[in-house]
Amino acid sequence: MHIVIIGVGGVGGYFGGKMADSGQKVTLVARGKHLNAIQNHGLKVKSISGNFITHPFLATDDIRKVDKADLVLICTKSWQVKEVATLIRPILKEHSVVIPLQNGANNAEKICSVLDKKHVLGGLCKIYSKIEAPGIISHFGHPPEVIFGALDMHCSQDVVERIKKVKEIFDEAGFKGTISKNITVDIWNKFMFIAVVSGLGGLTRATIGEMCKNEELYTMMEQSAHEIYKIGMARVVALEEDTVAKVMQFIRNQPYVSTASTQRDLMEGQPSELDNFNGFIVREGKRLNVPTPVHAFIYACLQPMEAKARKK
Ligand SMILES: NC(=O)C1=CN([C@@H]2O[C@H](COP(=O)(O)OP(=O)(O)OC[C@H]3O[C@@H](n4cnc5c(N)ncnc54)[C@H](OP(=O)(O)O)[C@@H]3O)[C@@H](O)[C@H]2O)C=CC1
Ligand SMILES: CC(C)(CO)C(=O)C(=O)O
Repeated sequence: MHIVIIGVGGVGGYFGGKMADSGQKVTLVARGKHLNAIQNHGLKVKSISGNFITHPFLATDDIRKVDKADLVLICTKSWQVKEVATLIRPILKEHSVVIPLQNGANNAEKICSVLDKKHVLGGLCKIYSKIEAPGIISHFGHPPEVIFGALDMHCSQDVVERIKKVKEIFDEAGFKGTISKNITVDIWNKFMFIAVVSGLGGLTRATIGEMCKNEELYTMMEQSAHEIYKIGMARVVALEEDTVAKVMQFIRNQPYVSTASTQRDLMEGQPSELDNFNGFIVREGKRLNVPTPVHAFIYACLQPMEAKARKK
């Protein structure tokens, strides 16, 4: 089994590192100083569930040096997914499986626009992690979990077997791998949470707890969740009727001081996933004729900052 991780950041570094550490043949596709550090000293993972250093089968920035893959995890940011999907085409075999782990509602769709959809599963992950320094990944919160599954609920037995095999690999690596009964719904549930807190958090500079405490901001979050719900329904995602209530409860239960990674990127003047979160909802609203005034306001307010971050 050859596993290829594209993007060795907080997400790819943790999950790829764990699989390499469990003895799997893992190739890490990274770049710059981070790649040099991994090549010279291995990948160091500092984790609340145990530190380790792992030496992958290969660490490279050159896809031409990568053996054909059985499993590819795409762990870049969501705006890089389409480009990466094109990049990995030469390393796919007949039965290779590709799983995107980004936040966002349409990552698998982007991959399917470039690759044969027979390869593509839906996926998401739960973890708090980041690159602490070149070659060093820090996992600082949440029991790590990858949730994944077939995009087509009536998939073939072959695909079911491949999904089971992937779960075995995740289990052996020592993190939770959950096979989803409806991965599109799971992706939209997480998307609703992350898109509600990220943009507004970036705009207000307030933590999730502070936004929940402020009545006006809480109402805005709730309205923005309803907008996402309506877009999801217009796209025929089988969201449950009480999705907004459940997501708002989940938001209220987050630690007071927490912020999402996209909010932190916005606040630090780094390129962020704004366009894939609020921007996506605004564009889908126009396409599907669903009003999205809250997302449109947040998106417009943050666009100048995002443009500056991307010019750097
Ligand atoms: N971190 C977290 O706690 C969580 C993050 N997520 C989601 O997961 C996704 C990834 O986040 P995260 O891991 O934090 O992001 P990071 O920025 O930490 O990692 C992404 C990495 O991918 C690299 N990369 C991008 N394109 C390529 C390429 N073509 N070849 C090689 N390397 C490449 C980037 O390198 P470079 O810097 O050079 O561009 C960067 O090191 C996001 O969608 C995020 O929202 C989901 C759950 C939790
Ligand atoms: C909130 C969190 C950490 C949950 O996994 C996340 O997805 C993010 O910050 O991007």
